[in-house]
Amino acid sequence: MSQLVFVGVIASARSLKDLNAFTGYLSVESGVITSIGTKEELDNQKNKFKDFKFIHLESNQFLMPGLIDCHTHAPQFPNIGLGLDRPLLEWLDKYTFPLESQYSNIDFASSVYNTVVQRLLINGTTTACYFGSLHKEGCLELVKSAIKYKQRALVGKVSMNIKNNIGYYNDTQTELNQTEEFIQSVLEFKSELVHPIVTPRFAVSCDHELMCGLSKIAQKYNCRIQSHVSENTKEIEHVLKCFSECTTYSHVYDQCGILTKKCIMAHAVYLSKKEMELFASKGVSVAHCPASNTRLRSGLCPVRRLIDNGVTVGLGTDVSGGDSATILDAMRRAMDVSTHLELLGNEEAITWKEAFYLATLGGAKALNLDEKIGNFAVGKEFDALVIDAYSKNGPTDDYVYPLPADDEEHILNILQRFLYVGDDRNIVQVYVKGEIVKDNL
Ligand SMILES: O=c1[nH]c(=O)c2nc[nH]c2[nH]1
Ligand SMILES: [Zn+2]
Repeated sequence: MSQLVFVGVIASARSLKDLNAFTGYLSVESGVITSIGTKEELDNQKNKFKDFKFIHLESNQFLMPGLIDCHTHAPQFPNIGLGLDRPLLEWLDKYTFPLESQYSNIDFASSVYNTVVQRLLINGTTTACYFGSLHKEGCLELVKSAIKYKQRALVGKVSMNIKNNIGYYNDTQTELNQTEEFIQSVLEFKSELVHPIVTPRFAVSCDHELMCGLSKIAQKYNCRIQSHVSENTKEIEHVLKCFSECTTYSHVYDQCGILTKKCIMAHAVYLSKKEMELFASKGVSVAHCPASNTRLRSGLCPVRRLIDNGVTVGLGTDVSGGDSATILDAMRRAMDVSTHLELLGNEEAITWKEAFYLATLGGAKALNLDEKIGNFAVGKEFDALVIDAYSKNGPTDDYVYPLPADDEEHILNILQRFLYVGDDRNIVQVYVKGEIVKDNL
């Protein structure tokens, strides 16, 4: 595999409050970051890199870690933009379950999933945590697509055993067997990038026995587990009626052993302080999905409060409750929702630098992948984007670029331009583990 040295502006989060952006260099060998430093440090050891390919970034370009989507539904992409005038439970019955039930057709699954994975990579999503459908074989097509196009991915076969109008569910034992078979089949691929994740849809679709069984399977295979929690008030009411022994939604999952440090819960809009503390103490992460929370009129997730209570948070696009497949949009929507909460006097808005963190290192932590990815550090795998803040035909190419004051201000300018108004046209190269998966440079 090639040996690369990038020279130019490099931006990566050290923590929520610490965005490290500087002009310097970063070297990659066999997909792993081997050194990072200033231009002077590079000049002093030029000989060391004589066999490397140099990529000199232009003044409006910068290198950043790949974007991480902690929650999206791959089979729902054909429905993107449809039915968003309905609340969650109605939308699921009328739009989502009928579409997902079609993924028993392997050819359909394969063609949609190939498109989904490529679309996400073009938009800079180097890692995605996917919900599939109920179908084991269909979900294996998603695994194959991620492997084929070299995306880092967690793929879940959705589990449901509660009856619905269209018969989109299985009996408990079938679900448990198929989940285990799915995990074994994914492990047989021996992919370094793609792993299975146990996926009880949510407590409206799964009973206690199924959730306990799935949690045991996750433990047996040391797998991550994902679901939805407290997205919508009607959903919460329904869950608490079905599980009358529980005082909170989180308790429903906790009594099945689902809440562990390998658990990612989408939404968490209405968690009480006690539930947030429970999540923090158990190491449960939240995939914050502002687009679908707004589109389905579910609520305003208090992301600052989650963070302040010690919960690890990443971002999710949640297609097709969410209407956009890009994490750039999720960053903006997260800032918007948080700003609205600030305007209502509820919490301090997150900043664009914090949104950058949530989309990269925060996401990596949420998925328990931060030892490998999320930011630039020696020894981490190189999942990265080359951004051109003023790319030709991009959203800002017709604006007169103000003369940069100094290097520091210039760096902040190009980062902000991309975060606030950039799109896929600004993402000129995408790397996953050092391999190029998009190249418009
Ligand atoms: O936004 C959502 N999308 C879904 O597919 C889903 N299933 C349960 N809860 C859900 N929420
Ligand atoms: Zn979802």
